Amino acid sequence: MFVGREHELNSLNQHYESNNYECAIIYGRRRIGKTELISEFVKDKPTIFYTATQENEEANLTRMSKAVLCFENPNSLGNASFSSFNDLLEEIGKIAQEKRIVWVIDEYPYLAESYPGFSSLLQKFIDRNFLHSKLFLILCGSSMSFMEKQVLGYQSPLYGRRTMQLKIESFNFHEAQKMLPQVDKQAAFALYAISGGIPQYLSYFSRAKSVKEAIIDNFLMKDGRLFEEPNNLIKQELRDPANYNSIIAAIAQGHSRLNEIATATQIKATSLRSFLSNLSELEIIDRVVPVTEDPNKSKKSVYRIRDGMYRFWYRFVPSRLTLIERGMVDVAWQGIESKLSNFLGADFKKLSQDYLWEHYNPEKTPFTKLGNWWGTDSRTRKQVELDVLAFSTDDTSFAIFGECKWLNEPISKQILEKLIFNSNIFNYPKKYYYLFSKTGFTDECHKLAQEVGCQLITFKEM
Ligand SMILES: Nc1ncnc2c1ncn2[C@@H]1O[C@H](COP(=O)(O)OP(=O)(O)OP(=O)(O)O)[C@@H](O)[C@H]1O
Repeated sequence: MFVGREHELNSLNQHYESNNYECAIIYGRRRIGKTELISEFVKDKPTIFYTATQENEEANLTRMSKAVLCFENPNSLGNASFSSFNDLLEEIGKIAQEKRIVWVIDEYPYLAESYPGFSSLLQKFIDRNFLHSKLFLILCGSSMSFMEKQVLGYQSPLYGRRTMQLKIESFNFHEAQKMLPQVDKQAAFALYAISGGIPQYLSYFSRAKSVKEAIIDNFLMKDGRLFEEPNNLIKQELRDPANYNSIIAAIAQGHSRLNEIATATQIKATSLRSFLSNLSELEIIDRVVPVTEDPNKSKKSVYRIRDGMYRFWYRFVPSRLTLIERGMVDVAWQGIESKLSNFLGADFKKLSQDYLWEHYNPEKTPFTKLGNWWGTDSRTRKQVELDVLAFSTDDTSFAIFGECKWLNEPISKQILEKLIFNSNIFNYPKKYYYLFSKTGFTDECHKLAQEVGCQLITFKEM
């Protein structure tokens, strides 16, 4: 069953209807669903679909020729091939003069690697020939830095030749839930968090009857499909996997500041910055600052693991490797179960923030910034953290304060009192309060919430 991607499909279809030259650049993390989206888009359209491989130029030319020749004559079986990419592009041009066709090159970075002149050749054909044809070209790739710099970037021969670009993002919770109809909402949330919303990982979980079964089968068995996944992805995307591995492991263990990561990994701060920047580009980690600060100037930045699958893996798998090697999966599972609630706290915070964006009311609460905040309360000199702080950047009249708890007991009124106390660090004349809870709220909390106008939201409503 194909899930979501309505916006992307609408956008692709609108461009398709132009009947003119179009070039869509589609990119995003591995396993995010790029090919699936393209297949859904082209399923009722005349298409030449080519997936490049990490082979040499010759092999890519032969296989791409086959794709073109099969499109022209589906019964052609022979070994015929174009003698050059130039001839092949001429042929595509001829076909596209006559009729609307989609030409997909999936894994484009592999082709550009095997034949570095391809982008320039393609640019020449676009300018001279394809621009006046009915060609709908799709270039797709998962190497984010390659697609962003070498295809979309200013220095690329293809710069300015695209008519649309789509960066494919992970699923939100509601989309993920559609892939997990066999489990209840709480279990679906846990699996969503662990998958990072990545469709392929969700598909691995889609037959599991419980969170335990999904985790054991995929992460805690030597032949589990996610047991080696982070290592494989890092090896594919980055040179020097050992250093990257140590950095992610250090962040997973709670070392979040630059100097803490440097100490934990013994990597010099100067090299560390470049490693961290590469991991941020791949969206494996995030550099975050309190929502009130300018990210370019703030000295309070911390690093967090952004990708849910990596966060889960580095938190729970390395410390259990011996047990996994010995096949002691039940023992390996023990300890994860009791820590899972705590692990899901960060994801519940994100879900609560998404809830506020989804229920954004421009008349009542026109906030433009929303995020976490941390800092020192000058009244008590204590460190304070706010799960949610939202405000408008061009208006100082109000702010929204929120606290999120993924706990098995109802939230007590003390949590709301603390939130109100902490909100007084800030001088907004009007303050709105939100509490988000996995299981609900005590009667006393309900009473106080009514008095101060605090919205109480339980997970089942989200
Ligand atoms: N929209 C979707 N609805 C349902 N399942 C999906 C969707 N997108 C992806 N999937 C699942 O995720 C798997 C991986 O998707 P896909 O191959 O399209 O990813 P990709 O981004 O092209 O990956 P890679 O870069 O690793 O080649 C699919 O085989 C399918 O099981």
